[in-house]
Formats: sequence, C-alpha cells, structure tokens
Amino acid sequence: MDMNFVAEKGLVLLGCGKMGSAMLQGWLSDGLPPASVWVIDPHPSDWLRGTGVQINADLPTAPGIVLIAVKPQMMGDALPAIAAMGGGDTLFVSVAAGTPIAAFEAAFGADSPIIRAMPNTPAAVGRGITAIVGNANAGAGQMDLAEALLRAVGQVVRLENEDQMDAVTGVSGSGPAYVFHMIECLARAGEAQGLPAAMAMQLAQATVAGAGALAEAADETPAQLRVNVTSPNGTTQAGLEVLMDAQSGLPPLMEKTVAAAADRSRELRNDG
Ligand SMILES: NC(=O)C1=CN([C@@H]2O[C@H](COP(=O)(O)OP(=O)(O)OC[C@H]3O[C@@H](n4cnc5c(N)ncnc54)[C@H](OP(=O)(O)O)[C@@H]3O)[C@@H](O)[C@H]2O)C=CC1
Ligand SMILES: O=C(O)[C@@H]1CCC=N1
Repeated sequence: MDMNFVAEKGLVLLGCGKMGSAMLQGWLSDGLPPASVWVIDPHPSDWLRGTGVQINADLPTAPGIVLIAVKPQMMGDALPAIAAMGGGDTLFVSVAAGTPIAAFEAAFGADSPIIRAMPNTPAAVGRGITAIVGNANAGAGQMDLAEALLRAVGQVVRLENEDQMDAVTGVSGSGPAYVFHMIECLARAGEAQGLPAAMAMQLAQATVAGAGALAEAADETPAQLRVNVTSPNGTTQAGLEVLMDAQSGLPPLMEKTVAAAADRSRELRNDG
C-alpha cells in the first residue's frame, strides 16, 4: 500500500483547523489530488475553499483513510458523521491529543484498523515529526500506509505502546510552541539590548532555524555543537551560565514544561 492507494480510495479529513490544514497543505503540495480528499468542517477557511477538495459533500462509503483532527472535547459530536465507515477496510487515523484508541474502538468497532498519531505543525512545510501506534487490527500494511501518508509531511517514529503518546505530545506535539516562544523571547531580549524590533526578530528567527538545521545535518551531538559556539571565558559562556543554571535555568524549566503538557495529555483521556 502507498500514497497511490490513498489517491484511489480517497481520504476523509474530519476537522480542518490548524493541524488538519497543516497536514492537508503538505499532502496537496506532495501531489495528493484534491479530488481524492473529502473534508468535514463546520467553518471551512478561505484557504480550504481554494484548494479544490470536496467540502462538507456526500462522503465515500469506504474511503482508504479517515483522518480525525478535531479537538478531543468535540469527539462525541464529530464521530457520528463517520461511524458508519467502521468495521471494514477503512483505516482510521486520529491525531487528537489524549483520546485513546479504545474510544475509537468503541465508536467504530474493535475490528476496525485504528492508528493513533501525534504530528506537529511543521508538517505544513514538510518538516513535521509524527509518532504512531496502532490497535490490534492495524496490520503491517496499514501501519506502512499511515507511515507513508505521514512521511509525506515529515519524519515518522513508531511507538512500542500507547502510553508513550503522552510524553511524545509533551515533547514534539506541543514542542513547536516552545520553540516559537523561544524566538519571541530571544527577539525581545535583543530589543532590550538596543536592537530595532524587526532586526531583533530577524536575528532570532534565523538563529533558531539555522541552529535547528545544523543540529539535524551535523554529525556532532547538540551538546558538542553548543561547545563549538562556546569560547572559554567568552560571551556564550557568560550567557549559558544563566541559561543552564540547574536551579533557575532551562533544564528544570523544560522538565516542568514537558511534564505539564504530558500531564494534560493524560487528563484529556477523559474529555471525549
Ligand atoms: N495544533 C497542533 O499543533 C496539534 C494538534 N493536534 C490535535 O489535532 C486536533 C485538532 O487541533 P487543532 O487543529 O489545533 O484545533 P482546531 O480547533 O484548529 O481544529 C479543529 C477543527 O475541527 C472543526 N470541528 C469542530 N467540530 C467539528 C465537527 N463536529 N465535525 C468536523 N469538524 C469539526 C473545528 O471547526 P470550528 O473551529 O469552526 O469549531 C476546527 O476547524 C486536536 O485533537 C489536537 O489535539 C495534534 C498535534 C498538534
Ligand atoms: O495543545 C494541544 O492540545 C495540541 C496537542 C499537541 C499540540 N497541540
């Protein structure tokens, strides 16, 4: 099975907000024909209307894939529209934070192939990363199909068990927001040191994007890349002594940040 299968059998996207549109944008750029896509969303955006996909139209009875991208709290209202597609070969993929596979088995039947996924918004530019885990009925072919679909918008990792999804959500699902906030903070700190706002933002954005690209491309670890920037008794060392402080620096703050997000993911299990 591959992406041609999705183009032939059709993809239904339930919920096309920030995450659904980020992925759809990536798939359409990757060549998925708009005619193969059906979107269900109460308030379609102008961008969505311009893509040529079918919006709130009659749905195929047995699409290749149904991608569920509504908020966990909306699940109860949203799933009935697609419940009849369960029990056959249609593969259900949910990107919802928190909502467990068991909730989808209850909605579509335990004999349906169901995959839970946690992507992130850099999928819009083909630079996402998604973790996936399937139920007992998601066979190797279906896991490969989901991986092929998600690989079109970035990297894919497979989890050993569903419990790991809360930690993944805290690290990479929510992670882009932490990095965007770091850009905001770095730019603001540059302004505080006397730089014009636009220039401070350009410096901060390019620094984070460039450091990320180097971290991915280089053979060295991020720790070594950090050392490479740090001249003994130089400017970076002075900055890192603040940032890396074990009590007040980034290490304890990041640990608390990821723990709070993962805890919220665990809480969301009961919000469907
Ligand atoms: N944003 C992110 O970075 C990530 C999000 N996720 C997950 O993706 C899912 C969507 O999140 P996100 O895109 O941020 O949220 P959004 O609110 O942006 O998107 C959800 C979309 O679903 C629509 N919707 C609401 N009710 C229904 C319904 N009954 N049927 C069909 N569509 C409906 C909403 O419309 P309206 O706004 O008009 O109500 C909205 O367009 C969540 O479960 C989230 O946990 C996962 C990884 C990352
Ligand atoms: O904030 C959220 O709940 C979703 C899940 C991961 C990113 N956004």
